[in-house]
Formats: sequence, structure tokens, C-alpha cells
Amino acid sequence: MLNVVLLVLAVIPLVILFPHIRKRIKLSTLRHIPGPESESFWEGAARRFHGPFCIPFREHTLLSYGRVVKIPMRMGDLDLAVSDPVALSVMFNTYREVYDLPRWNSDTMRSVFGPGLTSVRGKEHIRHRKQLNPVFSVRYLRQMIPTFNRVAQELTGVLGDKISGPRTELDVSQYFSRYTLESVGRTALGTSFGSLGAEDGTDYSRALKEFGPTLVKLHPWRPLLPWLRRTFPLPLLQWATGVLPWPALRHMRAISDSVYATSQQVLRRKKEMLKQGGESLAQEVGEGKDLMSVLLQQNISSGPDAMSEDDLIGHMSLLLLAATDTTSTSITRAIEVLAHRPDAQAKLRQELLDATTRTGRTLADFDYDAYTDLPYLEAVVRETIRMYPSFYISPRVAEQDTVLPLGTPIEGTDGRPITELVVPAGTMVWVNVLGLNRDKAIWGADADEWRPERWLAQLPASVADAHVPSVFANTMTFVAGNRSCIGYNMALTEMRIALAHLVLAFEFAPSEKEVFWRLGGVVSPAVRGSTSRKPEFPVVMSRI
Ligand code: HEM
Repeated sequence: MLNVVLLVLAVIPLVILFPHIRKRIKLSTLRHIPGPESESFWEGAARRFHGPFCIPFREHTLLSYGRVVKIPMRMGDLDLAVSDPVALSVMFNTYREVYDLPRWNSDTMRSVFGPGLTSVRGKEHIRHRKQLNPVFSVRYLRQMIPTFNRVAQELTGVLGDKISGPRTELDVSQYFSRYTLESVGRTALGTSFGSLGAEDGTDYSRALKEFGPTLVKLHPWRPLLPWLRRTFPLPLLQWATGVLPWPALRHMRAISDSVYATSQQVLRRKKEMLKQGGESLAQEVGEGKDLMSVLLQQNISSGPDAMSEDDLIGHMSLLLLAATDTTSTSITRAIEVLAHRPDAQAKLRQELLDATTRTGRTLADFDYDAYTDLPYLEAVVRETIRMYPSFYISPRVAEQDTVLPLGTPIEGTDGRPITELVVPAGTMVWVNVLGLNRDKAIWGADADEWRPERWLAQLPASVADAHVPSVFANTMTFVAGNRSCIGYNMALTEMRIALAHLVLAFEFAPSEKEVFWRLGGVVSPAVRGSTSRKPEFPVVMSRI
């Protein structure tokens, strides 16, 4: 009897550890891929690669080792970062059902926001995406231009009021954030979050802003979430988040409650207006043309495929989250480079002046085509999102063993060429957005330089020859495949409009304070020496 008990006790750990041991053995095929050193068996390079101040290490890792990078993780695990266009094409096309968001990622989003696009996986994602795709078409975007113009005018009005004297230093970060939140609030949800000049914003806008930095604090524990969700009932987990003495977790719970309550309130009001019909809808902020109103009307005729109230609430919350900081930090990056490059700033301002004079219209009357017909503005936008993507990496996990062919072989650490990657199931494969956007073999020797002029001439043949699987301008900024950014056209439009209004109204020069970039969900600006957790971007402004 004792022997049987001992045997069982010996077998249990083996059963638990077997999948991990098998994965470690399979991972050994990747051992000669170049990458940063591990700090220790327990830590790998995880602490340096994730966390608020990881940006310099991330940039070094993603830009220095070539198109495939091996990143040692905790307890001997390995992640890959891939920027080889052929391998990425195979991931996004042939293996589109194999490489999905990791479960810890979608489970986090689901726990906080409910079932939005980034919370669902596999077939459920395909169904939701099919329902949402049409409302993101350029057809609807064209109708939103007057709203974006109005919000951009509010932005320049609020900033103009803050300028006292010929040159004033302002922290514009919060105002750019409010511009993007208000733009997407009015056009996507048909709701307003109040004046762009209000000092503190609403509970909802604060909750959305605090999500990213709080998530970065909880990141090391996220891999446990799928297991917790499988093991314990949801009400118990929800109760625990409210009582455990863990400030970041409790904060996340408060964020979740606040976002859910507001989205629910907006949705119920919208449904009520829809029931009352045309007159009532026309008086709403979005005049019944906002994406949620369109979606609700589509939903009525969708029969059994109609989205539930929880689905719609999840979509609303996640759309706002995905739309706000990503776009505002891209606008901030553009203003940062323009402040350092007065020549480019003057050239852009001249193009805008010429266009308003030629057409006899002010920017407030510009439509979609008028904005896309400004080559230098377009070049500034493209070059900024190429050089400074809001996400340097995008996560995917291999759900089964796969082989990814490489377009260009890499040299292994043993000096031998590697032509394909044998990727075991369960391996994290990060899409190396930054690496691809700055790949010198694709973009040329000046790939690390912000040079909008590259977009005014024919791009080098190497760009077309690389066949980058991209949704915009051969860059990986919005990723690609069935999980690519659904709102990229809206983001680009908001950027064009904000930059046009800002550069025509103000001149920008760098602050003497040192600005650096850290991870707060997306890559966000901060001031060296400041203790603030919020994004900060001081810039010297004068009225034109
Ligand atoms: C410059 C601004 C933006 C950037 C750089 C950006 C980038 C991205 C990236 C990289 C992804 C893919 C993430 C992944 O594959 O893991 C993504 C997904 C997404 N984005 Fe954006 N985004 C921006 C603006 C927007 C806007 C304005 C909206 C909505 C109006 C939006 C809505 C979404 C949604 C809903 C997803 C999830 C798509 C899915 O899982 O099917 N984004 N975005």
C-alpha cells in the first residue's frame, strides 16, 4: 500500500510538470537565436523587458539583434520577437487561427471591460469583428469630419487661452488626450465627456487613463489569470478583487466598475432615443450618426446574431480605451519632433496656409479629401507613426507547434544560418513592430531618422519587395491580419486634423525639461525628475 502511495506521490509532480518539460525540450531548438542575456534563471530578461521603465531596453532588444530575437523569460521560458515579413505573413495568413492573442491578455481585458474585441478569441472574435467592421469604413468617417474639426477648434481655443505672453510653456499631454477622447466619444459613442478645458475630466475619462499604468503594475501576475478563471467561480474572484489588500488590484476593480457603469448608462440612453425615433436622435451629440447608433440600428435587423447588451457595453469601453492614448501619444510624438525641427514645422505651416488660401476655406470647413490632399501633412503623419509606433510589440501565442519560414536567413549564435523557426505550442511570439518599421534593409540606411521627405518621393524598391503584411503604408504600426487595428483610419484622420489645426495656430519649441518615454499601457511621455504618474509633455508655445 505504502509503495502505491509513494508511486502516486512521485507521479503527480511529473504529470503536472510534463507539459512544461516537453515545452522546454522543444524550445531548445531555438537556443541559437540571438538575443539579450538572461539576468538569472528565475527572472530571465522579463523584469527589464516589461515594467514602466523598460523602453531603452526594449528599443535595444527590438532593434539590435535582427529579424528574430530570443528573449529569455522567467524560469527558463523563451519568447520570440519577429519582424521577418515572410514569417509574419505566414502567422497572419496560413496560421491565422493558430496565432491569437494570449489568453492572459484577452482574459485581462474581459475581466476589466467585458466582451470587447480584444477580450474575445477564435470564432467569437471573428463574429464580433464581422459585425463591427462596416461601421469603421471611410464612408462613415467622412461624415465625422465636421465633428473632428469642432473638437480640434476647441483644442486650439483652450490652448490659446492658456498662452500668456509671447512664449508660454504648457503641458499639452492632457489636452491632446482630451481631444482624442472627446473626438471618439462624440463620433463613436455619440456622447460628450465635457469641455476640453475642464481641469480634471470625468470619472470615466480618469478611469480610462489610469487603466494602462495600473495594468503595467499588475503585468507580472497576468499569466495566472486564465488559471484563476478556470479554477474559481467569477463572483468569488470579483469579491476577492474588492477585499484583498493589494492597491493596484483594487484600483483596477474601481476602474472596471466606473467604466462599466458609464458605458451602461450611455447605451441605455441611446436605446431609449432609438425607440423614440428620428427627432430625439437628431438632438443627441452624435445626431444618430455615431458608430454606436449605427451599430444599434444594424443590431435590430440582425435577428439571432444580434449582440447582447453586455457585448455592446464591452465594445464601447474597449473602443474608447483603444482609441484614446494610442492616438494622443502619436500626436504628441509628432509635436515633439516638429518642436525640434523648425524647418519641418515651417514647411507644414506653409502647406496649410497655401491650401486655405487656394481653396478660400478655413480648416473648419475642410472635408476628408481636403485633409488627405496635403502631401507634407500626410508625410509627417506617416513618418511619425513609422518611427514612433504606440505599441513597440504586439502579443501572439502559438496554439500548436508550427514552423515559420524566414524570408532572409539569420545567423545563429553558433555561426550557422537559420532558415526557419520551429515554434513549440505555447510560445509567445511578439510581433516586432518597431524592428520592422525601422528595418534598414527595407527602409534604407536612414531608417532610424525622422525624415518625412521619404514619403514625398518614390519609396525604395526594397519596401515593395519586402511584401510587408501591413494595413497601412507598409508599416506594422497597426499590425495586420484579423486582429489589426480596426480604427486605424479614424486614428490617422484625427492625427491629420489635430496637427493641421495646431500647427496653423501655434509655433512649438522644445522645453528645457528633459522629456523621456516610458510604458504606461502605450509608450507615454514623462518628464525626468517628475513624480507624476500621468503622461507629461511640456512644450513652449507661441501664437502665430
Ligand atoms: C495611432 C493610433 C492607434 C494605434 C497606433 C493603434 C494600434 C493598434 C494595434 C497595434 C492593434 C493590434 C493589437 C494587437 O494585435 O495585439 C490595435 C487594435 C485595435 N484598435 Fe487600434 N490603434 C490606434 C487607434 C485606434 C482607434 C482610433 C480605434 C477606435 C476608434 C482603435 C481601435 C482598436 C480596436 C478595437 C482594436 C482591437 C482589434 C481586434 O482585436 O480585432 N484603435 N490598435
